[in-house]
Amino acid sequence: MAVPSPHPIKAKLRKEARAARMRFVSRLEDETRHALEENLAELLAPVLASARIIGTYSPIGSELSPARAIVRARRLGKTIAYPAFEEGDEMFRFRAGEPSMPGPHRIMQPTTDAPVVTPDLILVPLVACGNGGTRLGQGKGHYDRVLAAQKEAGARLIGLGWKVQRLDTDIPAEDWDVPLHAFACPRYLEEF
Ligand SMILES: Nc1nc2c(c(=O)[nH]1)N(C=O)[C@@H](CNc1ccc(C(=O)N[C@@H](CCC(=O)O)C(=O)O)cc1)CN2
Ligand SMILES: Nc1ncnc2c1ncn2[C@@H]1O[C@H](COP(=O)(O)OP(=O)(O)OP(=O)(O)O)[C@@H](O)[C@H]1O
Repeated sequence: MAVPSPHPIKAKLRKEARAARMRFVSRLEDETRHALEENLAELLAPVLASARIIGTYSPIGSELSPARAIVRARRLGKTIAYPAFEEGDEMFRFRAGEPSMPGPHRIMQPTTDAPVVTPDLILVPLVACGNGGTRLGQGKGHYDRVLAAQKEAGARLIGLGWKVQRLDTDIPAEDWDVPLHAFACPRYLEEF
């Protein structure tokens, strides 16, 4: 099978969006960053309260952290799951538990014996979100490979990012791109 070449517009947008996110976060005092993540937790509280199994992520670099929102959800007894890769895998599965072990890209994930679950709500990391909920990710297609089936199974997909990551443009969507139901940043939740 032919390997598709990277989409040139997406590649450019990804580079710019990563730089903008980095610039924004590098100017944030730790205290402000934590206050914004606490705002996000408050904003997401009703959404998480009505879910049963929540797919989330262990943040890296300048990504917005859902950790404060997740602490609250755990207190409510929700099942919390993270993307987990097995050795050499291009496709992750959501496994319930604490992210206690480093996976590829040194992202923390549950151990490979943790139960595989089907979340009814997924908090999705992103590099940028465009009009209509088109998501730009890390460019490896990891979430693309998983989200279609999860959406089909009934999951609500909420992309998380700082406000600068919400681009007021149409990001070109390819066949495998799965539109998000909503985008949330510390200040608002936008439904598509
Ligand atoms: N927190 C988090 N977990 C995630 C993802 C993600 O985007 N964020 N993924 C999304 O698919 C999957 C892992 N796939 C990844 C694929 C590529 C890179 C990557 O290229 N990372 C850059 C650093 C980018 C940054 O700091 O934001 C690198 O290694 O140089 C990271 C994760 C599943 N878990
Ligand atoms: N369902 C799929 N099955 C196999 N390969 C896929 C699938 N979806 C995407 N890919 C591959 O992943 C590559 C990257 O896709 P894309 O640029 O849309 O990634 P992304 O959405 O930015 O990244 P990610 O999902 O990792 O956060 C594509 O070139 C494609 O080859």
